[in-house]
Amino acid sequence: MKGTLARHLQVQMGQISVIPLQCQQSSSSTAAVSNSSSRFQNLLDSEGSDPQFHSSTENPSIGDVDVDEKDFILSQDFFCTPDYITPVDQNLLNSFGHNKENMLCPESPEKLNTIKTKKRRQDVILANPLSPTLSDQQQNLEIANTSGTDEVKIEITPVTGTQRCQNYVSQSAVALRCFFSTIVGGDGLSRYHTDFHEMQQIGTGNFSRVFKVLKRIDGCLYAVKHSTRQLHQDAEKRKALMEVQALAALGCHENIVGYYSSWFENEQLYIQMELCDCSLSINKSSKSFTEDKVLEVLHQIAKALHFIHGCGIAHLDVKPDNIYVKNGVYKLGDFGCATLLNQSLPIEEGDARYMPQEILNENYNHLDKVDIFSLGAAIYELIRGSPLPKSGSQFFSLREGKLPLLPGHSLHFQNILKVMLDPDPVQRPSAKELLENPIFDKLQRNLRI
Ligand SMILES: Nc1ncnc2c1ncn2[C@@H]1O[C@H](COP(=O)(O)OP(=O)(O)OP(=O)(O)O)[C@@H](O)[C@H]1O
Ligand SMILES: [Mg+2]
Repeated sequence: MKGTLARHLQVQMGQISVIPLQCQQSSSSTAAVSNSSSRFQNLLDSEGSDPQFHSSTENPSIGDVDVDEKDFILSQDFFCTPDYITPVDQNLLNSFGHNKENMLCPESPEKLNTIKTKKRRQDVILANPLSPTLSDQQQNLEIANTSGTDEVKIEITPVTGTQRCQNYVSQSAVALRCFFSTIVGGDGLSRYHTDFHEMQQIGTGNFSRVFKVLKRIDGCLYAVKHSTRQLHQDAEKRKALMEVQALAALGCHENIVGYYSSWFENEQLYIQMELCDCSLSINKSSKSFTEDKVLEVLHQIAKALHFIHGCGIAHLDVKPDNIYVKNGVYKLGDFGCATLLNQSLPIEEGDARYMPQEILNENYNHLDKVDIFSLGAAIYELIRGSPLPKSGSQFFSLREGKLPLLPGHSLHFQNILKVMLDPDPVQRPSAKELLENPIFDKLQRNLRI
């Protein structure tokens, strides 16, 4: 077994490129050059040199390290090398002027498990109580390895309060069972399949598929998105990397989907993210949202935009599909079109249904206001409960600022939508101005109660 394990680890480490913490920190800070736009550009340019995005090679000879098997597996420190945890210096765009005090950086779930995992053990295998994904109603994962196969059977059962307190220890068991099941029978050579157990597909986009996964080593649930196409050209890879680099640069914000890690595998980009419950996608059978509900969405996504714009970044694909919900909190996701506000990076606009006229005319002078228009269009779609048109007279009327009356909704609310959808970007409010609108006072009061 030891030989197998060592070989397996050698392969695995070869894929993830273990770089000592210090080394990675210094490379992050090297990337942190003074000029904000060149900082982002540097990140793009450094694709070939950034250890986070390396898929192999410059790896110390891991196979030579003589480590006791058990300690090896239980040692979170070893597995959760900087490659595995949220980047050490996520806030690469600090000089973009965003307010550090607003950041709610959660601690890495892996690190939190370390000590207790070593202290106790129990037979029932439960998921991590400190998982970023576990809520009050959430699940335990009972994992049984069917002998003779490498299949891991996962049953989801409700959690009681007492059970949740006892969950800690079992993580090593989750990790061990899942880990060995991969070594013993699985293909085991892909980082995705080695590190994660794929549970179900939870979304598809134009270019990607998204899966709910269990990370074997920490027993936490995550979402992993990967491109459906192989990205052969450097230019394609670079474009795909814009998404992860924007996420990494932004760091943590309650209303932005959390980012953990990313890597290339089989020329596809994999992105490990915080798992959310669902998106606000509107289809023909959707129910329209109440005004109170959309005001919550509007307020929370305006907070996300205020933060993003403060970092000098535009999202450019704000729409219900890209707004996720987790435990009642709305989060902006899918940074595939993110770019810099100062136009120093290529601009690829998002879904045309939510784009203002100026973008269709290739005028990119007010990219922050593009996001405001898209948010207005998204909110309008949620309130009317049916998909926005892709073309035709309704499509053009919306871009001319002609918003149909919304019976049953307050004039105050309709006026906000109207100004967000103003054809002149300068007339649209900034995210900050939106947040200061008295319409949100009621929400704030409810929050205080
Ligand atoms: N972190 C997540 N948690 C839960 N569901 C997610 C998560 N990320 C993505 N999804 C689901 O997967 C869908 C597709 O993801 P995403 O929008 O990122 O893919 P895409 O290929 O970039 O999409 P697009 O078609 O907008 O370009 C989302 O609409 C959402 O339903
Ligand atoms: Mg999307």
